Amino acid sequence: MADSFLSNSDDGSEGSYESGSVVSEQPLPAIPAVIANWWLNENLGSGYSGSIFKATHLHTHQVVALKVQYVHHECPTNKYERYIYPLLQGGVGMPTLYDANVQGPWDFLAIDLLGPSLDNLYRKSGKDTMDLRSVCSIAIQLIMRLQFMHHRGVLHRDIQLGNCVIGLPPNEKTIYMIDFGFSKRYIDPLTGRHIPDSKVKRDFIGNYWFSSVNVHCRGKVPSRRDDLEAAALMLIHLLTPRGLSWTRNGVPKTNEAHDRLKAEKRKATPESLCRGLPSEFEDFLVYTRSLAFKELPDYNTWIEKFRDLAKEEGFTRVDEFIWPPPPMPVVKTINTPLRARTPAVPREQLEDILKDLTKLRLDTQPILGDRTNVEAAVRQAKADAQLDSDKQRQQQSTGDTIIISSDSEPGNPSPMRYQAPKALRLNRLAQRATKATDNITLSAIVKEFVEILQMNSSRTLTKEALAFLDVLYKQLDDPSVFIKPTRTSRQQSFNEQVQEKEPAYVKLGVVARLRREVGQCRDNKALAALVSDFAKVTNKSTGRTVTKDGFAFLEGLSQRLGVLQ
Ligand SMILES: Nc1ncnc2c1ncn2[C@@H]1O[C@H](COP(=O)(O)OP(=O)(O)OP(=O)(O)O)[C@@H](O)[C@H]1O
Repeated sequence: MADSFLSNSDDGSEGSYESGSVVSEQPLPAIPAVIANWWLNENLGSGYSGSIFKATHLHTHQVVALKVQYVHHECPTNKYERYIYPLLQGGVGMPTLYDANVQGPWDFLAIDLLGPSLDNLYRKSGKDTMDLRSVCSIAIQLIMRLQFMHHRGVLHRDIQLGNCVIGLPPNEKTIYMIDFGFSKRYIDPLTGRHIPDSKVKRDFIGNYWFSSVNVHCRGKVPSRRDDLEAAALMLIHLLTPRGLSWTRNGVPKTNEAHDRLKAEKRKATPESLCRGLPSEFEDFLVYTRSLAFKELPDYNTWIEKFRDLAKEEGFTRVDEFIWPPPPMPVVKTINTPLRARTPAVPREQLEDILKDLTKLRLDTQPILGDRTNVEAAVRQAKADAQLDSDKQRQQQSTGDTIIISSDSEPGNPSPMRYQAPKALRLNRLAQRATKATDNITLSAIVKEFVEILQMNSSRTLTKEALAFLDVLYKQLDDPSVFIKPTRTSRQQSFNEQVQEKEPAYVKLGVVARLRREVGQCRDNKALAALVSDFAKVTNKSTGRTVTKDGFAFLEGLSQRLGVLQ
């Protein structure tokens, strides 16, 4: 609770605190060597209202963590934790409570002895961001812990790195939640109902860094959504060099500094916070903020999304938090694609790709509709086509399934089949689009484009997908002109000059319009204009995610092409 802010009035039920905003410096009695049957060993950490010791039972020699607090402390969190722990017993990553009592002026809780906190590990690593594998593991485990706590009717209300600790061997791959001093039941045990929302602005309870905007900046009543939003902010913090901007000046010491921090937190959009991160993090934050006060979050979907992200990055056993993080996976075969990085390819294709790369003209990329490079492009395309057919023969490639022999499975003489990675399929599709001579073929190609985009959970418009749209645009705009697929980087072609991202609502509005208009188009030229708008607006949005409307537009495009012959 080191960075937590204590409210000076809660709602009067358990988990509430009565304390002035200025902390009085009371001289505390010295903590004795023995409390009840516990012999106190070294101090493991001290918080605002107490200290944690490693402690040994005088008779059984059981070793625990003893959370000791002065009974008259103005913020008597042990008193509240004592009611919360029993509700959480038996859950993975929930510390077991062995003893809880008051002896003389000491209120103590004996719980599982655990390892260092994530804050501790992160600081000690000396790095300015945490690696993606670890963050995915934290995401998965933290969402699971919150799912469990919420299922038991309890909100944590103080999610932060210092309150997530790893277990001691053999449980060092499990993240445990600690510090339930601010926790609260959100299900009334008598009525079984969710606590009510309130329009009255409440004093803030939680921590400065990760408490949700609604709770921290707007004084709203915390509910499940706010625990999840705090989790999302914590994950984004870990992936942001030097952390979230409002955490960089330390704990605010004055009301003005606290107001500035809140203003900064409030105005930071998910887009601006997640620039450059895998889109799952922005989507998760947006999702947590879209939840209604009493809404049950869809924990499982988000656990799966972070698992998928990790898988796409080539990380294995990602449900386990492994520290220090294992080395980055080495790309050996096409079944370990690295998301948003170089698409993984079989070794035998690497050489060709590198050769192609040397031919890339990075200085002056042709823009949409630019036909000045036609002659050179014709020559290049013929050479490419020849190379491609040679390659296909060599690889025994069947459609998009490449057969490669497996030497890792000696008992299995048949070749292993892998689905070609997204990038490769998109490049091939672009080539087929260049050769299409009628709308029926283009319609089938667009349909396949949608299928490829939906191959995995990442619905991003990659540079290969943009290159495909570039070809499609040219085909539709003027099929009489020879088309050479341009290698389209995300910043170029459709979007040459524009680097600024646009707010999400702009994208949503444009794509919804495209979706409506596609069925009305009377010719290919009109369709070309819509394809260009679609590519531009998606390319300009953070995450470049193809939305539901986007898929509906593409499906509509495929249907319209089938009709316009
Ligand atoms: N069970 C435990 N085993 C090992 N170390 C622990 C355990 N619980 C807490 N610690 C260490 O002590 C630190 C403080 O613990 P905790 O967050 O529970 O208390 P606090 O918030 O500082 O106290 P308070 O609630 O009184 O303000 C943790 O960050 C962690 O490093």
